[in-house]
Amino acid sequence: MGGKKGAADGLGRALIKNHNQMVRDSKEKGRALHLQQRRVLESVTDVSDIDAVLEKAAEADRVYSFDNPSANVLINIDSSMNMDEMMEEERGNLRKQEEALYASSLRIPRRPPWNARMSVEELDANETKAFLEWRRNLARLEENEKLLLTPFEKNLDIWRQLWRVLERSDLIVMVVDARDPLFYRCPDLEFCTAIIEFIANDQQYARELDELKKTLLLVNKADLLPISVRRHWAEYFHQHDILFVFWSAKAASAAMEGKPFLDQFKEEITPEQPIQEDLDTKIYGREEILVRLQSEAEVITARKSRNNDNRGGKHLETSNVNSIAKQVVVGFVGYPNVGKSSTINALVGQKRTGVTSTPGKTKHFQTIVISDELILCDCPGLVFPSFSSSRYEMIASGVLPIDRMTEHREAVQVVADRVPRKVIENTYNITLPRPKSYERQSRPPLSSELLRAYCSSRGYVSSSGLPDETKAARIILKDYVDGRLSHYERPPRDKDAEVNEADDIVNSNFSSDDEPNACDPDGNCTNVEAGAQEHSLSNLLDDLKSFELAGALASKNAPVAKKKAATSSHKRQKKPQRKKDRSWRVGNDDGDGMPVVRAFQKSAVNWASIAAPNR
Ligand SMILES: Nc1nc2c(ncn2[C@@H]2O[C@H](COP(=O)(O)OP(=O)(O)OP(=O)(O)O)[C@@H](O)[C@H]2O)c(=O)[nH]1
Repeated sequence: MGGKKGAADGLGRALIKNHNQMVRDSKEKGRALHLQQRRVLESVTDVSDIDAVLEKAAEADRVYSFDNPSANVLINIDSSMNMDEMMEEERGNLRKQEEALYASSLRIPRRPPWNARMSVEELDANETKAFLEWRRNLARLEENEKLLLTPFEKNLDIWRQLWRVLERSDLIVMVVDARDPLFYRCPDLEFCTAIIEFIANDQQYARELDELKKTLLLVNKADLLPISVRRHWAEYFHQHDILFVFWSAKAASAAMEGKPFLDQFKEEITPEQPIQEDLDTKIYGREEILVRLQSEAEVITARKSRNNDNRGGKHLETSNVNSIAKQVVVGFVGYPNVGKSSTINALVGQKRTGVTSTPGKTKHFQTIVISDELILCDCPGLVFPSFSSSRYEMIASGVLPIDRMTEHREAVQVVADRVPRKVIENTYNITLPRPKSYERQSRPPLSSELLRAYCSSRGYVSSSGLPDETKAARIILKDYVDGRLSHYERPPRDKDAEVNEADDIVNSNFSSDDEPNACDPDGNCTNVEAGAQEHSLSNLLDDLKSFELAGALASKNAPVAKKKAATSSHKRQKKPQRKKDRSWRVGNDDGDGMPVVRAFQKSAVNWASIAAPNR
């Protein structure tokens, strides 16, 4: 009897002990999770940020102290010396070759295998190790002097948010800015059956997670694109087997509030009453997009349940949650500032997530229940690693914060290169200095010209008494990001074919010409640029007139050159001096021909010295 009682006591004690241990473990796990969640999530994209470098280097040392003593390779070593010495064109070609070679290395970090039985510490250590390995691989690419790797997200916690959203989602919606969809696209996250330029299908992360997942490209801010350009993009997406839909979170929000919404081309967007038959170019309304998202996601879950038996453990763990809940999950991912939160707010019908033009506002992913069948998941914006753009392009594209930039002239040059001269002048009511007579007349304005013209028109002066270019640069860049300064890209095929599509820009704010600064907002070449070719010879002669060589060359084209000089106002001031010289030379040319011989002798020297700068 006593023995039985003792055994029962022992069992009871063991059960209580086990229970207490479980409580302690779960408390600890909870504390660790709580601490992890309390960490302020801040995007780190810049390796020149010394704190980030030191922090990450220290982290690397901690993790790699045993198996990798050279973990400090994470620091970006700028070894571009040799490249600088190369010719620009040669450098560009080399870079393209290298980019093609290493394109498949531009992967987003993979979450290492995990299961629910792992402790928080084990999970954290595995993820940190895998992440640092990924960063080391990218650091190796950065060391390649022929490659230019743009700033990318270096905060593991932000990537963790993406991993969670990807794992939960049946359908992944990649939100891109309609003005340059390819810039904001991450092929590694796409699921498509056609050949993607960079990454073989089986290497795509979306596929690795679950081959039944799908990615939909949500081309947001479509209100900033004319319909003709939407059509070209639609063709491009079809050709590349990319699932897409045009959307405008702004138009959808306005429609919900019952306000009329005019796009940039003064056409009213009425998404709920489709007047356009063409579903490819149509900007979807809120209801339509919700139905589309739900149906796409339902197809995926139906396929998943059919394939349930064949799936591996990893898939079961993530997808079971959804099938039990009988809800489909749609995850929104993309670069910062492309309009993910605006889209979610428009779909939810109320402000659920913060919206601002400053990138990186969304810090943690959010889950929003739309209905019993549909859940949306908003991921923080992520800067994916890429070769294709410069830091300045990323600032101008709104991906890196404008307020933190230091090289404002370089970033503004991106704007000046892309927005037609006339559009800049009309938007700001300023006059930009014309190119000098010896310069290419269709060249874009220099950022210094734009900034100074802007500062002088607004009276922006810094404390040093110089034009406040920093202030002007911020305003111009914000206008560019917000769409006040109109611009958009065309699909690559269009550029290659150099198609002249003047009809595409009839209603647009600006030119569609491949040389953006060559035409006015109506698509007509401006006086200066239209006459660029016509004037080129006279401009060249105008330069040459400063030299004695001009006499000989001008004699051939004298009537044309004289006429142009007479009609061109900026040449009039110099006319008396030149006229005097020219009359002397022409007179001699008409005489015994001696000056021709003299000029010919001198030209051998002078031509070489003056032609070089124009090349
Ligand atoms: N013209 C236009 N602007 C839009 C549209 N959608 C969003 N925007 C603007 O784009 C900017 C960024 O929008 P957000 O919704 O905060 O972008 P996000 O992708 O959530 O940004 P992060 O929080 O950094 O990830 C804001 O200034 C929006 O007003 C649109 O459809 N049309």
